[in-house]
Amino acid sequence: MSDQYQHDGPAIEVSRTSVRYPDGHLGIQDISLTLPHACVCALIGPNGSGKSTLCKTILGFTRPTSGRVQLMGMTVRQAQKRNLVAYVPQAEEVDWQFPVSVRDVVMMGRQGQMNWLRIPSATDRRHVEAAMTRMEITDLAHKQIGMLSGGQKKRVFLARALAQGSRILVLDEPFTGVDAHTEQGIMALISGLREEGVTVLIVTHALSNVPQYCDHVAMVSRQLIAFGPVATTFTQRHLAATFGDVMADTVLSGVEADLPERTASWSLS
Ligand SMILES: Nc1ncnc2c1ncn2[C@@H]1O[C@H](COP(=O)(O)OP(=O)(O)OP(=O)(O)O)[C@@H](O)[C@H]1O
Repeated sequence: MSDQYQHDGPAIEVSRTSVRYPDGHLGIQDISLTLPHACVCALIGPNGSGKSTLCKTILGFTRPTSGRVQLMGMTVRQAQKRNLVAYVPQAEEVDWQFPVSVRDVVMMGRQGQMNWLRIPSATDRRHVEAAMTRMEITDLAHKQIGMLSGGQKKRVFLARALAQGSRILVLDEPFTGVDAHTEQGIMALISGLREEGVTVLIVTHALSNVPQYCDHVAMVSRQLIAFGPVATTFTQRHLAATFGDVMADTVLSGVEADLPERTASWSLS
């Protein structure tokens, strides 16, 4: 971990946060949730339910209209300055024609830690090589990013986030367009990061495997429908309240892990 900042409180604290876009659209409404350190939380909800808006607010790309976000006890801006938060965007958000190599993209993860001349140090290079090795993309290092497959692109942006060495990682739909091998690899990576103390927030539409690799889940539909440990929150009742009965049954029939009793979430809001 590049930043040794220690903080005993929550990793992510969203308090009564709403976002209304300039055109009047409501992105999210009055959302509160608290994620501890070393936690993996899925953020799920239907299309247009506010998942990306919530992530972008946590990342500081979108300002809340009301409420407050704190990352490791700091404002989002302070946390960004200390490189505490990294982001892996959806593929559509990236300009793949931009003429940069895979290694250049991974090196971008180190920018916040470079000196003002932006010349990579030996430490920066070491982090970049380690991240590329971990994501198995070393042999692609010189390729232009636009020439990669969907799964390879995903690995490059995961490597960029790893090189950053942040304590909080936000992944927007990491499983879209990847094959089963890469999907398993990403799940293993997420588990490894949790063991290293990283808090991971994952927007995903791949609902059935949420219990496999997440310990928490947040369900949104503009407002927070349910939030808490997967064991007590990923239930028919909450899934139905978020996606409807039919979808909830479909999801649960696809879940191979044993589900506990369908009990209420401890922090249903
Ligand atoms: N820049 C914007 N300007 C205006 N409205 C926006 C903007 N971005 C998102 N919205 C609106 O905010 C609401 C939430 O959108 P958001 O993208 O956060 O949903 P989402 O859950 O991430 O959707 P999806 O699963 O389709 O990616 C939607 O009604 C959307 O139309």
